[in-house]
Amino acid sequence: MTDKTVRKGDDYKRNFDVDWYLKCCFSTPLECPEEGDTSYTFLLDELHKTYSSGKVKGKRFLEFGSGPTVHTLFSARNAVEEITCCEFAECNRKQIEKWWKKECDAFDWSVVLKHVAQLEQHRDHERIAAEVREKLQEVLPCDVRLQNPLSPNIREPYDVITTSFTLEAACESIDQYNEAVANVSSLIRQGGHLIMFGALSQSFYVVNKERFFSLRLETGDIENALKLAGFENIETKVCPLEYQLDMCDLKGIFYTTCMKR
Ligand SMILES: C[S@@+](CC[C@H](N)C(=O)[O-])C[C@H]1O[C@@H](n2cnc3c(N)ncnc32)[C@H](O)[C@@H]1O
Repeated sequence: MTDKTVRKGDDYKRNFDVDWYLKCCFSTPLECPEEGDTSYTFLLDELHKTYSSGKVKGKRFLEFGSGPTVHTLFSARNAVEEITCCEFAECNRKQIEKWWKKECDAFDWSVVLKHVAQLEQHRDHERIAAEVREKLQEVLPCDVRLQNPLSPNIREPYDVITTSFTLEAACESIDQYNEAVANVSSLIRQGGHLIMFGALSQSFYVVNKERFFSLRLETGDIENALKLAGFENIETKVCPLEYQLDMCDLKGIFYTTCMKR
């Protein structure tokens, strides 16, 4: 299937098949039998629990490294007033803008929206999308390797940030990972919250025959980076998972919430 080239860094701007990724991860399992939906239902359920606890809320919300996705915004909209997305690759930012502007070839998020509507005990999944579109303010470029990852833009600190499957894709060593977590931390106000989730113990994943690098992380690496970056009340849940070896080699998904001191 894949050749041996391992994609990373600027390859996200050229070799990341956005349509394949969205269809595979966020449509029904039938459309992409290699994937299935276990990881995303776990994450959507955890996000719903976190925001309905009332402990994580604020005015300004940032989704960091959104890729072409908006699923983390659905439950967040109940807890925040203004939503910003930022993403490294322009092709991914364009996908989000398409969805925001309701363009006809935008990805259809209804499978995920229906799951969130069910969690909220109503049937109006369209209303969730409309509320997110209303609160979305801007889609910015970002690079987590920079001290100000939103550079050249400068923004007031955020109250809540989520980031998923991004830092392990962007960093090639634990030192770089620690720096990246500190860079994201610099965007959060004191007392604000970070919700971070991603792949455990994964060294690669495949997007339409292209093999992408992933930094092997264990929960200890993640929690250590968060402590070094000034977070406390760190709570981690793990969903053990194993996919086919030729698609990726992850051993589970972590879901971590924490507060900036
Ligand atoms: C596996 S995708 C995750 C996308 C999305 N957050 C999700 O959960 O589906 C990895 C993301 O990392 C982003 N990325 C790669 N290098 C980056 C960097 N230096 N700074 C910020 N993001 C980066 C890619 O553009 C891509 O959107």
